[in-house]
Amino acid sequence: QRGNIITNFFEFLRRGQSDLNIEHVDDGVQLINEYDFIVVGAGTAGCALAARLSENPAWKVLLIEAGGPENMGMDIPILAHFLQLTDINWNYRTQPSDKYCLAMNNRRCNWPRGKVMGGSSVLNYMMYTRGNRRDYDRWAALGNEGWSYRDVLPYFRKYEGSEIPNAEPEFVGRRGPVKIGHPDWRSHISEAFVRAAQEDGLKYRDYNGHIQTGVSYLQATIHKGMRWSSNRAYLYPIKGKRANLHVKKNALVTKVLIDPNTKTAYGVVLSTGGQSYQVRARREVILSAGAINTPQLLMLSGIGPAQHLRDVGIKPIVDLAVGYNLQDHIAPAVSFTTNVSSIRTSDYFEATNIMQYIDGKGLFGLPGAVEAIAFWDLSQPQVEDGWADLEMFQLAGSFEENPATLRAFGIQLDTYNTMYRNVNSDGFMIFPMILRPKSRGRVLLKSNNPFKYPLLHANYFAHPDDLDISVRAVLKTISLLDRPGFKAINARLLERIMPGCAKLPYKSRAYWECYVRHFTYTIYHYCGTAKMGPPTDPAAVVDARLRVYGVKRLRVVDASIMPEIIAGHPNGPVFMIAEKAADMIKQDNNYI
Ligand SMILES: Cc1cc2nc3c(=O)[nH]c(=O)nc-3n(C[C@H](O)[C@H](O)[C@H](O)COP(=O)(O)OP(=O)(O)OC[C@H]3O[C@@H](n4cnc5c(N)ncnc54)[C@H](O)[C@@H]3O)c2cc1C
Repeated sequence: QRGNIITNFFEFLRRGQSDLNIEHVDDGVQLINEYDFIVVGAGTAGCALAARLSENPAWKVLLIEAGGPENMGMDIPILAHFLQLTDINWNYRTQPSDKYCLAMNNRRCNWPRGKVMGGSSVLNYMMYTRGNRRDYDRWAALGNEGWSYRDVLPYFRKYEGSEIPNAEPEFVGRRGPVKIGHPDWRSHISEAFVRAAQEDGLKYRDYNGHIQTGVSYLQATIHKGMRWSSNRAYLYPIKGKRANLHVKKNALVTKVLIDPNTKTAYGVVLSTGGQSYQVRARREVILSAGAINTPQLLMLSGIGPAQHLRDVGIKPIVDLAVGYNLQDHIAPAVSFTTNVSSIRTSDYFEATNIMQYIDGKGLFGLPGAVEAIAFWDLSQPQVEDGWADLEMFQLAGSFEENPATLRAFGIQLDTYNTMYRNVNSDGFMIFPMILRPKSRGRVLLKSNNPFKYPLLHANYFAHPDDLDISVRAVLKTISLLDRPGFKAINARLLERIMPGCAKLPYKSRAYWECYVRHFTYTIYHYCGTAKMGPPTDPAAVVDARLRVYGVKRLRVVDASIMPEIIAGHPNGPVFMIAEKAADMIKQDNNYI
């Protein structure tokens, strides 16, 4: 036993060192003046795209990332919340509002984003979902040829390296670079949650198969207890092996170079180590900087709403609805107590847990304590194959036991203390996530200075249906307490009165409306800000081949292109977008 522990420990160290070596392969990269393709942003989409494009040895590809290398600490799934407190987070915040995030400091929602090799796939909670097949059929119905579920399914299967045992064979991908598995640690709470959801009428199923509505233990982008980021999935296997791929870290792209006469993109300006450089692209510039930075960069480069650009001193080149159509998922989390064990702060320091992790097993492999997930179609609960409008995911612990959440969400201290502290019982949480919101926000430039953060207007609840379904989602969550599965663990609502809602009758509809306006937790799925749509759509920024309207040799490939948010977590769908884009770019450049 002792021999095993020592061997595992050394193997763990060896792996860490080998990963570090891989990360530093590109440290001394000497940029050349011109590449075939420049990909801006090494996030979920950017790493996948750069890897696929550099498959053609004749193309020189440059991948530029504002952040630095990924490291071992970021691979530990249970620590997901803590990563937001480090410098791999861009640390965005929405503009103050009197309609949402009322329990957060200055009434602003924290909007974390990954600033590191792997982007937000390094900061995320690794929950793996494809969404509903109707999401993609809807994209196609909006006029985007080639984006129906039938069309995109091969791309999901291409990147998936799924290890989910009961995955539906006709849908799942087994041989792709992105590993997907179930965490191997489970609490009794998750068993109770899965059982209660089944007693409520859901089937236990692979929610990434033909039918989405159902309940399951979490599928996650992890392997042997380790985060499987886009960097690890796509770049680690080729690092140092492809002379035609250059990766430049710690470099901020400040502008896309566009010839104003021919309206052709021909390179980028990047800032690194206090210096500014121009790099040219012979074939294309591709923006994969994510749903906040991509619209910012487009606008800084003269592509966006003309009047807004003039207002901040930028000469417009093409007038497009960049920054509109911003969408996100929110979940007003609900807290419960139970008589079975949940995750405690002390577990993070427990020697057994540490030793198990070194062996690729145990509690530390649980992504941010999320264990199980369920999809409901509240509008037609009797239909087995629904288009989910509510997802619940269950956490094996409470915010009291995970103090990082106070800062990660930016919760006001008195509210945190009132709602979460001194519970004196094991606790767990359920996040009821609103899957198909109708409200739309906007990203605007604050100034023409690329180092200044853009203004983010989330506009949650701008559409009244979103408030309505949020309240119904909370009530549905609480209603599960009546199920025998939850009764068996003595699950009870943690009865605390939200400061700011105390004047309203407790648990009335008005109270819950007030509650969701206070605990407007983002689930970090910002998207839609460079909308894909047909030429007839005035809100469209890119066409169905992801080319920016009115500018040659410029594409957007990331979460910004989603015309409508998908009914799930978007990391997987962004991989799909990148895989499909890579094929389209290869076709358009005569490389099949
Ligand atoms: C905290 C958090 C938790 C999440 N949890 C989940 C989850 O559990 N499951 C799930 O499916 N999804 C989750 N998501 C969402 C998911 O990770 C994102 O939707 C996805 O990673 C977006 O991919 P992207 O390629 O569009 O952008 P990103 O992955 O954010 O990549 C953009 C990259 O571009 C870089 N960049 C930006 N601007 C510039 C510039 N000017 N110059 C150079 N580089 C630049 C950034 O640093 C970043 O690396 C989460 C996101 C966050 C932030």
